[in-house]
Amino acid sequence: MTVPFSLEVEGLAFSYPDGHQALTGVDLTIRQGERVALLGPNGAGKTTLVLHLNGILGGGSGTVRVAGLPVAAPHLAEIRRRVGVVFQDPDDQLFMPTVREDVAFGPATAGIRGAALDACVRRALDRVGMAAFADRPPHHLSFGQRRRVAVATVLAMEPEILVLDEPSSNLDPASRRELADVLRSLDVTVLMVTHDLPYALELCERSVVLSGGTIAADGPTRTLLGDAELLRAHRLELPFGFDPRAVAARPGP
Ligand SMILES: Nc1ncnc2c1ncn2[C@@H]1O[C@H](COP(=O)(O)OP(=O)(O)OP(=O)(O)O)[C@@H](O)[C@H]1O
Repeated sequence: MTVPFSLEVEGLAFSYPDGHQALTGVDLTIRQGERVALLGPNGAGKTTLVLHLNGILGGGSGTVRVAGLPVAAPHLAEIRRRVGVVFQDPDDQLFMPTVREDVAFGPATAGIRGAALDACVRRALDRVGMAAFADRPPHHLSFGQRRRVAVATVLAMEPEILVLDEPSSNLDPASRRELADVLRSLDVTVLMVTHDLPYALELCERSVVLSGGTIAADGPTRTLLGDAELLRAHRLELPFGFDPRAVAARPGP
């Protein structure tokens, strides 16, 4: 059976109002349940692409579809429910007095009430291992805990696709691993923007390299990260001591 697409991007080109062309014809499809890393140097267009997935940016040429639905004016409310974006800074997403209220905010706005809302919040917090923190103020939590709660606020909306911007940044090694375990356990399509190549290798079977506003490579993460020439050409660097040939020989996540 063919797995349906979560995301279809076709010929997407976009220039900012100052004339800078940030995307120059991007074609990308992601199937339901895939975990894909979006890699690329600073200024490659990664954020610009992500902002097209839920219609924050638009007006260029080409098309974007989420679960078959065009990302366009009549569908934007539905699209924003289906595309959950976890920003790099959890404090951009947490603003209520308690963790519970932050996680409840999205579903409550979508009209879920009472026992159904409680169950939805509990499920989302359980999925990120933060149920015990439901009554705590988010600003009393550690950075890593706040990031997990930010993921829960998005999961509470039952998204079709979870988009994470630099999920491993500012996490200590244990929090980094715990978040990886959470992401691995989710039954949802994941697109992860990251400069952390070992994290991409650990979590994503497939990676896409965006460079100069266009897709420069798309394939198994271990193959791409094992290609020293590709890494050099697009300013991607593995940490010191990471052997690209050993990377290429590793089994997938
Ligand atoms: N509002 C804007 N107006 C004009 N140009 C912009 C704007 N936002 C981004 N750009 C430019 O578009 C290009 C792509 O930027 P984008 O933020 O999408 O890159 P990125 O791959 O996410 O980079 P980084 O890894 O540094 O976050 C860059 O050259 C950037 O300077």
